[in-house]
Amino acid sequence: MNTPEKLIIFDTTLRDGEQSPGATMGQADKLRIAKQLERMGVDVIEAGFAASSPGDFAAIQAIAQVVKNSTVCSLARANLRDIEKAGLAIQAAPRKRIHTFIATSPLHMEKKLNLQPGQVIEAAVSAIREAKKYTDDIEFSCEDASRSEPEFLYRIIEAAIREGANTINIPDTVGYAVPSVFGEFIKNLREHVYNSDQAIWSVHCHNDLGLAVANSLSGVHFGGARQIECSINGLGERAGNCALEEVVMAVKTRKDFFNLGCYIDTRQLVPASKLVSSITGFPIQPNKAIVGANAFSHASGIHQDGVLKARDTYEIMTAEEVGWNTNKLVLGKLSGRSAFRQRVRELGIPTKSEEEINEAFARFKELADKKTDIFDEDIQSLFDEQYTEQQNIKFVSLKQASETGKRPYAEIVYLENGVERHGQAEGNGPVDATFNAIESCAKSGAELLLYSVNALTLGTQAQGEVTVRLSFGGRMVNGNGADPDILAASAKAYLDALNKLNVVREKKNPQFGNDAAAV
Ligand SMILES: CC(=O)SCCNC(=O)CCNC(=O)[C@H](O)C(C)(C)COP(=O)(O)OP(=O)(O)OC[C@H]1O[C@@H](n2cnc3c(N)ncnc32)[C@H](O)[C@@H]1OP(=O)(O)O
Ligand SMILES: CC(C)C(=O)C(=O)O
Ligand SMILES: [Mg+2]
Repeated sequence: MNTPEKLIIFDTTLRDGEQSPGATMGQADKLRIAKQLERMGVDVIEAGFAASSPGDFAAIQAIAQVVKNSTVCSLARANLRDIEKAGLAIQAAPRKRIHTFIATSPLHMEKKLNLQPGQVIEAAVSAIREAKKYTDDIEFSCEDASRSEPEFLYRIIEAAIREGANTINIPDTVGYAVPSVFGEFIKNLREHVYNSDQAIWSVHCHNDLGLAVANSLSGVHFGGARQIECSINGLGERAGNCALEEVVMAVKTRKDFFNLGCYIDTRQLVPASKLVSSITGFPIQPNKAIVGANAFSHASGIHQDGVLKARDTYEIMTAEEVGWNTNKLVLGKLSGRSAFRQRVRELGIPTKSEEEINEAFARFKELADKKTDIFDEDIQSLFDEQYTEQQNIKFVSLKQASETGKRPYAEIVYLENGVERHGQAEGNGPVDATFNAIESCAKSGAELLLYSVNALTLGTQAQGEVTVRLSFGGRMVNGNGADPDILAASAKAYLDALNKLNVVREKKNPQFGNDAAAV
């Protein structure tokens, strides 16, 4: 294999990413992201569009003052005012680039710019000439290149390189390209532009058809581009840009195929993704490649068994190398014995025999059929000695009153070792009132750690299942209760947890007071 050629990673989270509706970022946010991009080893950071607003100008300036190892770049239209703003904004950066662009497709030139092709070439050339007053690192983009006439592209790119552009970017501005054609398109341009070897070729693909990463990789592999423009989490105008984490990991994981040098510290990918997500408020879909919560999670038994035997059976890269702590085996209705046994071991649950595991596994499958989230405490409770024992606290009835403007009120009746107990209380909400009513006579001293509701069936008459997690004296238990009435389900879950904690029986102990509340 030849020595790999370098692939330049040009990040545009702060420019095209910000064009994503709702993703506006302030100066401090941009600075934090820029520092993370630098830490990650991104080659070029497109920090913004200096002429777009005084705030963006200031943000680019601030980034140019602190970023030392990455090139700091500003976008500019092909006009003198934009170029001047860009040049001034990036001035302080040790490595600086101006990225100027103009549309080259017949549609954009005629309908949007209202310019003749010759005028578009003139605008590009004079913008590049002006940009050279600020830096030698000049990128020129032919906006909407994938819908432009190749013959016109040859002319404008040749003129741009002659004038001093040293990066030529071919954007698929509207995400119209398909991978095999796009790769050929770039190759064809490089073959026809007589001075093509005086510039680095770049691709900038949008994700309107979900093909941004594929098109970028095709542009690199088949077309010979050596710069990819991309953004964290694929943020960008409309459906977004090529996702940085995906192209970087594709090139790294399939080095055998791409044979390119890409010097990103991939352990910084997940932290960068989380940072951008928290700043923009755009959640990351769980099944998002590389940085989604499920990207290294295995839920099905056959896969879990494979991963436990050898991780590479179902993992082509490791969770650790992209910045996760580890991979995950998620227990649920599709899990098998291997994963269950492994979790039992991890939880340090002392088990006597394979038979015991098998019995608990059967109970686990029943539970998983009803419950989406299986907590570690659920697994623990499958092994509780009292699991199969007769419950000594049993729900009898609940009366509950809620009215706008009044505090909710609840009355509970339950059996404790066959003795009827009655409790009543108000609460901040109906569930709070229900739990207070139970505690008014149980006086368990337990702390409520979690309350969650699941619908077991569909529709408004759904059976609701409630999970309540209580802790007392260093022990933590989950109680479950199901009922079409969500408040009754809540009461049952609470009483189930009290059963497991065994604290009510200890109530006779003076520390819990007397049974005054019980009738
Ligand atoms: C494909 C891309 O992602 S391109 C980048 C897109 N990003 C942005 O537009 C974000 C920042 N933009 C802005 O803040 C504003 O649009 C500004 C400040 C740049 C311009 O604002 P305005 O002067 O009010 O113009 P407006 O946005 O309405 O229209 C754009 C103008 O730029 C012209 N223009 C568009 N692209 C270019 C270009 N590459 N070179 C020169 N002129 C251009 C248009 O023809 C139009 O000119 P006209 O008003 O004479 O018809
Ligand atoms: C400015 C250019 C590179 C752009 O964002 C696009 O064409 O999508
Ligand atoms: Mg774009």
